[in-house]
Order: sequence, then C-alpha cells, then structure tokens
Amino acid sequence: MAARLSQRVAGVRDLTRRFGDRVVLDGLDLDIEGGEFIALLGRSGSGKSTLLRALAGLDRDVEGRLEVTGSVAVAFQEPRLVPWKRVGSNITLGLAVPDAGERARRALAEVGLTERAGAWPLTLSGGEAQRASLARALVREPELLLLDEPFSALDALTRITVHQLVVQLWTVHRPAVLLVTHDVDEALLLASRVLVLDGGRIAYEAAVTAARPRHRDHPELVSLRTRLLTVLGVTGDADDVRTA
Ligand SMILES: Nc1ncnc2c1ncn2[C@@H]1O[C@H](COP(=O)(O)OP(=O)(O)OP(=O)(O)O)[C@@H](O)[C@H]1O
Repeated sequence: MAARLSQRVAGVRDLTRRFGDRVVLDGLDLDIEGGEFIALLGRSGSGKSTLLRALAGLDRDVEGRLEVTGSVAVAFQEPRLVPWKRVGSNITLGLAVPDAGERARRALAEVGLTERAGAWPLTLSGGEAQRASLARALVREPELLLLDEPFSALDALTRITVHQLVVQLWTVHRPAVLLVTHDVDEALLLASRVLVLDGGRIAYEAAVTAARPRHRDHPELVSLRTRLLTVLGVTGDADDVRTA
C-alpha cells in the first residue's frame, strides 16, 4: 500500500454523543492525517471507545460532522475470531476480492502466523490470536486502522513483541492509526501524536518526535509522561503509568 502521508483520512467537527441525559462526547473536533500514529488516552468512561466506534461507522446516533475518507479496519481488545472458521479463513471473512487467499497468506506471514493458518482460533495463544486479528485488519489495506486496547489483555512480554510488530507493520503499510489505550507508556512508545479525551473533547495533545525504537527513559518521553499523568489526574507513584 502506498504511503498517504499528510492527506486527511478523517475529519470530525462538533461531534456529540448522548446516552440519555449523559453527554459523553461534547462538540469534539479531530483531524487524522494519513500515516500518523495517534494514541488516545483518557480516564475510564471518558468516551474513547465511543469515539472509536463513531469513526468506525458502528454508531449512527452521533451528532455533528464526521467525514472518514479512507477505508477503515478495526481491531478490538478481544480478537473476535469466529471459532468455527480456521485462522486463514477468519482473516479474509467478508473480504470480496479475487486475490483474498494470496492476501491472507501475505498478512499471516507478516504477523508470523504462516504455520497457524489451518489452526482453529481456540487453539491460539492470546498473542497469536491478537496477531491474527491484526492480520485480518491489515488484509483490508486500511487507510485508517482503529485499535481499541488491543494489547491490554496480553502479558507483559507478549505485549512488547506485539508492540514491535505493530510499529513494523505501520512502518511498512503506513495506515493512519488511532490506538485507544490506558497505558501512558504504550502511547509514548508507539505514537507520533498523543491525545487526551476529557470532558467530551480533546483536552490535550502533544507530538512525540523521538526516533523509534524508543526507550521509556528517553528525555522527551520522561517529560511528556509527567505532563500526561498530570493532565490525566494521576497522582502518587509516577511509575504507575496505567490510568485505570
Ligand atoms: N450503549 C451505551 N449505552 C449507554 N451508555 C453507554 C453506551 N456506550 C457507552 N456508554 C457510556 O459512555 C461512557 C463512555 O464509554 P466509553 O466506553 O466510550 O469510555 P472509555 O473511555 O472507552 O472507557 P474505558 O477506558 O473504561 O474503556 C461510559 O460512561 C459508558 O457507560
């Protein structure tokens, strides 16, 4: 897929989402440029998944303007593989292109799952299932990849491996990425722009310019981490970077 840097793939203006009397998104504005890697932080219940669902076209009850110009793929916290289809068939489920099989083969190879193409989803480890979920998203060659806490259920070591994989896939394919996460360090290690959702709007944003692969002790990340924890209202041990 060709790089589509600097071309807007999504534009959101005055986006509002109410659930009964509760206003979760309150006139939110956001532009997503082609090829950028955004991490979206915010306290639990601040509306991160609600925004992601709106961008994915999964919520028709939002008010305001929402323009998504590129193709979109989503990966969720749980891999959501269909248990009665083998891994290879899961990757291309609903994909109506003539070269679906070849695309699936390539995508599985990219996430290191060639050997598991014929396996049943329930026999995969958590990390393998999440990699299959990434392959299913990639095979659609999205211009906007929406990731809703896809790493949060993984153990620490697997999470590091999958982080590296995501950066590698992003570097090669260059979709714009919107990653919802609770983890400030994850946001700083991966993203080129970090947003904080609060009060129904983007309350804070910062660019992250450090070269990848990044180390959490990089001075830019250290200073951004402190700022983000303050914005998120996290007090106490500064090493405790999970916000919920
Ligand atoms: N379908 C729904 N009906 C009623 N309320 C909802 C619905 N979906 C979300 N909400 C409410 O909207 C608020 C924001 O939810 P959302 O899942 O977007 O938050 P979040 O920031 O992703 O939270 P978390 O970090 O805990 O996953 C919550 O208070 C939630 O209860």
